[in-house]
Amino acid sequence: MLFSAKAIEAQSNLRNEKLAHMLDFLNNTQGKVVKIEELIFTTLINTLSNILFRKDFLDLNDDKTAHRLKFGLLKILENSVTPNVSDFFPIIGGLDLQGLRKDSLNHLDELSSFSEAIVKERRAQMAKKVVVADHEKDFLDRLLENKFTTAQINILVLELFIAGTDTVVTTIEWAMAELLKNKEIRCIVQGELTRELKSNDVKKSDLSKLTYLNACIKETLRLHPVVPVLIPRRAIEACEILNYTIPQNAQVWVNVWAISHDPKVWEDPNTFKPERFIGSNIDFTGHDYEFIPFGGGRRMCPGLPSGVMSLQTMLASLILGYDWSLPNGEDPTKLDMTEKFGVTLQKEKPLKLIFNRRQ
Ligand code: HEM
Repeated sequence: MLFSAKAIEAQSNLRNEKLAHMLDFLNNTQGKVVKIEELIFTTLINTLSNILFRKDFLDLNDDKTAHRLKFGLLKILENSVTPNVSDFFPIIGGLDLQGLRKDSLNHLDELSSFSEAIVKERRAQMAKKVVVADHEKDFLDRLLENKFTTAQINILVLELFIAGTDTVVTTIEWAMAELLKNKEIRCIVQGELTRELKSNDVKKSDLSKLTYLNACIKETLRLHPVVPVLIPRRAIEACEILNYTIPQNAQVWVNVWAISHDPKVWEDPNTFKPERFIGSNIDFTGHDYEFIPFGGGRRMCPGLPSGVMSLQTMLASLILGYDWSLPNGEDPTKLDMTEKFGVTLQKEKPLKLIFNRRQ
């Protein structure tokens, strides 16, 4: 219901509406410094919160709340992968010696405060048998009809917010940083967008025509794979791979970052070269194992179509509509591209830009 082609189609008006809010906000902040991660994060959270609850959770003018929510989501994610002594000594499992559970529950409480009142109100409406037309029902209506508890709804929203925001935000930040650093490549994308799009309004039907933009997105996901190591797998039986024996029950970690920087597979692997994807059939759908930024197999990212559409529409609108510059006249060719490794591959120094509308 959230990820099917039909659902993505049905969500397109909502996406366009939230994108338009973001562009309006940028038009009113001309000349001011904008922190990209907060701009994109707020837009994505509001897109998701409208799909789920028909309501904006954040305000583009309130960067403090956006920052708090983003920080809370990241902390929960980090806590979930921090080695926990209780996993090695189950007998002390109840003690939460590192305080990881307590910290995560505090952040979850804060996140739940955004949705709790809506869930309560909607339950009350259902109890009063208020009729909502089928086509107006949102995801929450469906969850309540299927008897989901409030705790289950909170966890589901949390998972979607964690998986569906930071991944897209970080990829857009890396793509913009690369395009800022590589002016010629940015000019080629601008040329393609000007040629292929009839107006500044980016339509879903235009997206497949944007060959060079799509190559830039792939190259960003190759050079800066936002999930550098996939969700760990367990070998359900012993097997041999390339003369290595993987014992039964071994945990298997797939290092996407190393695969997509492998000089045996990628020529000049550390350079941003979208051309390598032009005329190539390599795609990120999980079948080309040298390029798996969305993972592969049964646990592959279910949000791929939605994530890719957000990357395409947001980047196209920002590239076509605005000239970008760094604060204090900094030289874009010297932009710091240091990567910060964690569960996601962040840009160590967040990207801040000044936007000026292109004529
Ligand atoms: C640039 C965008 C994105 C990238 C690069 C990305 C990447 C990934 C990766 C690598 C995984 C792990 C797959 C594996 O281990 O095989 C994953 C899992 C997941 N992603 Fe995404 N993702 C993106 C956007 C999204 C969006 C927009 C959503 C939802 C709205 C989403 C929802 C999920 C969920 C729910 C999982 C967990 C699936 C499971 O546990 O089985 N992702 N993603």
